[in-house]
Amino acid sequence: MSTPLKIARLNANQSDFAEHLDALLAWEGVSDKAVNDRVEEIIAAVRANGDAALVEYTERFDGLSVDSMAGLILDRARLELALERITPEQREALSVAAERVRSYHEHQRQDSWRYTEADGTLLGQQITPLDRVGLYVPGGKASYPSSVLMNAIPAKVAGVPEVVMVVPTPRGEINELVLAAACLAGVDHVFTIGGAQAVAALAYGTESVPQVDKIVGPGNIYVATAKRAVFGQVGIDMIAGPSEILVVCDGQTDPDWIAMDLFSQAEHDEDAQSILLSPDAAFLDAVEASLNRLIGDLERDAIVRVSLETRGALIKVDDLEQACVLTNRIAPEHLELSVADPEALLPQVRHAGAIFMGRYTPEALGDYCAGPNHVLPTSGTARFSSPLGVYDFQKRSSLIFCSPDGASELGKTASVLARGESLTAHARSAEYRIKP
Ligand SMILES: NC(=O)c1ccc[n+]([C@@H]2O[C@H](COP(=O)([O-])OP(=O)(O)OC[C@H]3O[C@@H](n4cnc5c(N)ncnc54)[C@H](O)[C@@H]3O)[C@@H](O)[C@H]2O)c1
Ligand SMILES: N[C@H](CO)Cc1c[nH]c[nH+]1
Ligand SMILES: [Zn+2]
Repeated sequence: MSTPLKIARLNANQSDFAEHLDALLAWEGVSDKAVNDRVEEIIAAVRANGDAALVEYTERFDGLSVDSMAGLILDRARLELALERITPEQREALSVAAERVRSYHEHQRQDSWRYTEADGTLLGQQITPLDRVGLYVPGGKASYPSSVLMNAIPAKVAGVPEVVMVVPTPRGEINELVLAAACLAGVDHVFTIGGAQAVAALAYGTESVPQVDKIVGPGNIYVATAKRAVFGQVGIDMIAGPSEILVVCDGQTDPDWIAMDLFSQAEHDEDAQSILLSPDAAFLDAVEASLNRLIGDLERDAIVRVSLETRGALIKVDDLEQACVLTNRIAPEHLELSVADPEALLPQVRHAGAIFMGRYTPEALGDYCAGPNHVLPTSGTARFSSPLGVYDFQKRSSLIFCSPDGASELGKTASVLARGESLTAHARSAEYRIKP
């Protein structure tokens, strides 16, 4: 039996609960000055020295030494080889997941639209895919073939012609499943680089890495800080930080199941966050006992322990309504409604990246193969952000066509407003089209 877990036990009604919760949720503070300075320095070096900086940082941070940038490029043939090398069972699982992700995302494709007014004026919106996007696939502490599918498939469904993937391969250890997933998803270029240097390369381009229009995908604090720094030079999807799970349980699910659901996100990272809310104090005790009994069986028990002891909590609430109020305050990346009637709670949930409904819907299924995207807003940003989707790879252009009659009518309105702004060239431009 390992040392008992020191996971926070809180009651939503205790007088200092709000302070405890704020402290638990604070992650922004981790992106401190030292990280910011290092990221700025890395970006500047990549801009100045291109491929040479990538080779140097890859040796320094990933322990991978290559003679030149050529050693960090994987061509299509290498991706196809990976697809052959993995086991038939893995190939089947990847294909099933890829197909489910693809068909879910097909529903998200936005189409151009237009309408015509009585005088022949046409208005609308033209939807086009981005030209070239960069996918960041994390690879520091774990490899994520599933993240390759989740990033690349929506881009391809949107019609992006060129998809550039970066993935660190610490000490040169290549994960064949990651490459096989890239092959299946139709990724066009793969570079084995990571961290802030990979983000900088995608944003500014180097001799080998093509400059992209938008960078998507999750990563650690260096990746997140770099994405924030290059925003404006390129688009970004969101700042996806450490994984999070919030479980709301009525106390009737097997405590071992809930313990494992909490572990499932804690095992990503020491900074990952797993929280359980339940109105049943005895159930919280039972889950705590399960956590203590099961943690010893985990391969990543050391990471899980730090995550649960520093950022985890088991919280007693009055009822499921109070649990929903707290859910909206936390705005978690993943919300599990492990209750008898999840539909009944749904109207009360306003902020969550993805909502897993019912006892038989563990978050892990969504991570791999349910279909919806697993790149989701974290750290409370579900208040204003949405899951990564096809819409992130499409952009909109407004369409305006004025008939002569339409221009004459609109010209009168525009003229008045332009003169009100003292912009007389605007006014005269509009007035030329007014019929006498
Ligand atoms: N939200 C999602 O959809 C999702 C999916 C998968 C993973 N994740 C999260 O992504 C994160 C992945 O992090 P990771 O570390 O495993 O991989 P990562 O690829 O994000 O980071 C590894 C890179 O970080 C850089 N780095 C590490 N230490 C550094 C240092 N001291 N100075 C400068 N650079 C340094 C290195 O360049 C290395 O290549 C985890 O937090 C995980 O929870 C999120
Ligand atoms: N839970 C992660 C997103 O927060 C995604 C993932 C990939 N593999 C396993 N899990
Ligand atoms: Zn996960």
